[in-house]
Amino acid sequence: MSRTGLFISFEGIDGAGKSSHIKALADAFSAQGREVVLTREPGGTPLAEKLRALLLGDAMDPLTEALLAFAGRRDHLVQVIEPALARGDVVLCDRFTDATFAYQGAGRGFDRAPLAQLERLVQTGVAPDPAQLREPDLTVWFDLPAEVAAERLSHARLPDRFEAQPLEFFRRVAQGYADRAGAAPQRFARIDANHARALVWQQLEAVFAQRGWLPAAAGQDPQ
Ligand SMILES: Nc1ncnc2c1ncn2[C@@H]1O[C@H](COP(=O)(O)OP(=O)(O)O)[C@@H](O)[C@H]1O
Ligand SMILES: Cc1cn([C@H]2C[C@H](O)[C@@H](COP(=O)(O)OP(=O)(O)O)O2)c(=O)[nH]c1=O
Repeated sequence: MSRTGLFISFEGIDGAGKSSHIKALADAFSAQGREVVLTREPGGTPLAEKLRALLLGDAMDPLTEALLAFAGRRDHLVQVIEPALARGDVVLCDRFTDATFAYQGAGRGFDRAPLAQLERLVQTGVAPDPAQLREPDLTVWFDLPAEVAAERLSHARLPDRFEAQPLEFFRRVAQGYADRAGAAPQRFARIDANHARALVWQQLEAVFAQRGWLPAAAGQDPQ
């Protein structure tokens, strides 16, 4: 029986807890017999990973950031995401276009209208219907106050160019995500990430069970 592919993105400010849960969701889908493609942006293809290294490492203005993000995205869509969806796989993508609106748009203060034009240009002509704008079927948004994320990251990794930004930057990014979620409430599922891992995982299970994509108690608590 052929299955319909599923495209799911994960969003939130740095330190919101995405990475801690995506692998567990991949395992939960695999346990249901689904083929899972675990991928990320910026990145996801050899070319896009090179662009990621530039984006995270080199100083540049917001338009250049946005163009690099969308260039990598086009390659990622054409080389990885569309073929996986055509096979009926589950694509779990750590960040997608909402991150460009949140980081380059709200965070850097770059005008949203050209971002929307780039979104249309890059995300059409790839799906079986060339006019269709390819968007995630679901975007899981880990919502966490910027102060809490900063506190978590202070115990974690060495900051990259974005993670080194001040709190005020992340407050704007968080608002950028809230705006995107408000504009497409049917696509977004908000997770209150300001809880212990086990409670965050329970919320994720509920989101996926509601859609009939995973059984209510599937997967492993990553704790
Ligand atoms: N629910 C949680 N409570 C406390 N700390 C957490 C929680 N989830 C993740 N962390 C820790 O916070 C840091 C950032 O988590 P991570 O999953 O890397 O976030 P992201 O991928 O969203 O940037 C890591 O050190 C992680 O161990
Ligand atoms: C996808 C995307 C990410 N970013 C930023 C957000 C993050 O700070 C950074 C990389 O994201 P991420 O992979 O979540 O970082 P890490 O591996 O350190 O957890 O890139 C943008 O600025 N624009 C974009 O379009």
